[in-house]
Order: sequence, then C-alpha cells, then structure tokens
Amino acid sequence: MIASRGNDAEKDSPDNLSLAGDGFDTVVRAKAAVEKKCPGVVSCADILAIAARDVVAMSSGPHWTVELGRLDGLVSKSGSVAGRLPGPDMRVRELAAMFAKSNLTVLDMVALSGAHTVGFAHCTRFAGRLYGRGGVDASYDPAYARQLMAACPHDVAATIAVNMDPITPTAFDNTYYANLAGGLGLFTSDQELYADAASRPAVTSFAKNQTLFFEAFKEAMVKLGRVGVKAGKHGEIRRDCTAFNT
Ligand code: HEM
Ligand SMILES: [Ca+2]
Repeated sequence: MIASRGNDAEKDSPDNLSLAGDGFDTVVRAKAAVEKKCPGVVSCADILAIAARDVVAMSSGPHWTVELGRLDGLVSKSGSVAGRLPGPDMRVRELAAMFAKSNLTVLDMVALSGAHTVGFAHCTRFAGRLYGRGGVDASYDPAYARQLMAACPHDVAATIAVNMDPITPTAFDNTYYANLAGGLGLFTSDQELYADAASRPAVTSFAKNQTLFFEAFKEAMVKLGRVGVKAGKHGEIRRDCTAFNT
C-alpha cells in the first residue's frame, strides 16, 4: 500500500490501478486506530488479511481465524506485478500453473474464485468477450451478454464497472457457481472453471452445497495468507501503511 512515487509503486502497476481507493483508506484508518492503542505491533499486511476476512463475514460468508505475524515489505515496485497475477482471459491450465506456484491446488483455485460472488469489475476487463473479432463469446448466456453490452457499450468510460455476480451481487454465497453452469461467468477465467473437466467437479459440488464451498474457501484463504510472508530482516511493521519507516 506504499503511496505512488513517480508512478513506480506496486499500486501503480496496470493491474492494480482499478483497485478502489476506499479499500486502501479502510486499511489506513484501521491502522491509525490500532497504532493509537498499541503502537508498532500490528503490520499493515496483517490488517489487510483481517479486513479481507471481515468483509466476507459481513457479507454473510464464512469466518475463519487469520494467522498473524506477517511483516510489511521493504520494496514496492510497479514492475514486480506483471506475470504474478492471474488475468481474466486465462484458461484453467494457465491459472492452475500460476496458483500452483503459491502452493494452491485446483480445488483451492476454484474455491478462491468464489470471491467473485461479490464485488465489481470494470468493463475494460471483459469487453473483449463482447466485442471481439468473432463477435460475442458463445459461452455467455445470450440475455446476460445483452445486459453486459447495455451496461458496457463499446465506447464506455474506463471508470464504469458492473457486478461480478449478477444474481446476488452483495451476498457472499455459492450463487457464483450456479451462475457458471448458466453461462453467467463474467470473465473467461470464471466461465472456464465450468468448461474445463479439471475444475468442473469442484464447481458443481460448490453449486450444490454452500457449506462445502465455505469450508474450502476458509482453508484456501488460510493457505493464500501464507504466500510470500515476510519475516525477520525482510520486513518491518510500518508506522504508516503508505510509507516505509524512516
Ligand atoms: C482465479 C484468478 C482470478 C482472476 C483472473 C481474477 C480477476 C479479477 C478481475 C479482472 C477483477 C476486476 C477488477 C476491476 O475491474 O477493477 C477482479 C475483481 C475481484 N476479485 Fe478477482 N480474480 C481472480 C481470483 C480472485 C481471488 C483469489 C480473490 C480473493 C480471494 C478475488 C477477489 C476479487 C474481488 C473481491 C474483486 C472485486 C473488487 C472490487 O469490487 O473492487 N479474485 N478479479
Ligand atoms: Ca453472490
């Protein structure tokens, strides 16, 4: 969450530019409140992990214990993001390879993708499926494609976003998986989870059984929370989440 400096911070990478400012503000405000009572103890990385847990619980999703003790990084580079985040146009093989690098299985990947049961996506991230050379992507349900084209016309402003789960956009539930079976997957990376035989059984079972989804999601979030954790001389507890300590 290091503030932009010469447009070269992690926040400035193309994939991160669309992240909503109020998310960053929430972490900064929580950090300020914690520092008042208990200075120098809780890292910004831990606050972010707790905030992710809490927003899921607040949207009637599952609740889990966050492993704590991460340190904040000492480096923030725009150029370090490319190639390390999955893209919305990726298919299962590529996605699975990327998650595997972080010790996450296909089951973890399908469960974590269920986070797209809430939240927004900008039109630019899926416009290729609506206005590509071959016409509308045939894996979209036709009525859903029409709805997306109405919300995201060809010349739409880069700021316009739509719900990722068109049916229950504010509830953290398993509707995302039922959507995939009905051609309501917003990104290729969503829809392909249903199309590909390697991931489809998990999609089908999460669509049928929300408890199974919640258990798998909790487990996968704990595993995700262990990825790239900084310790010892590789990190610090920032006083201000937007700046390295001086
Ligand atoms: C499987 C690979 C994934 C891909 C390709 C992917 C891709 C994307 C894209 C392109 C957006 C839209 C961003 C925007 O337009 O502003 C998005 C939004 C979002 N993603 Fe993912 N994502 C993936 C996995 C995950 C995981 C693992 C989580 C969390 C556990 C997650 C949680 C979210 C949330 C909550 C949003 C909404 C953000 C908002 O409302 O501002 N995604 N994702
Ligand atoms: Ca939902």
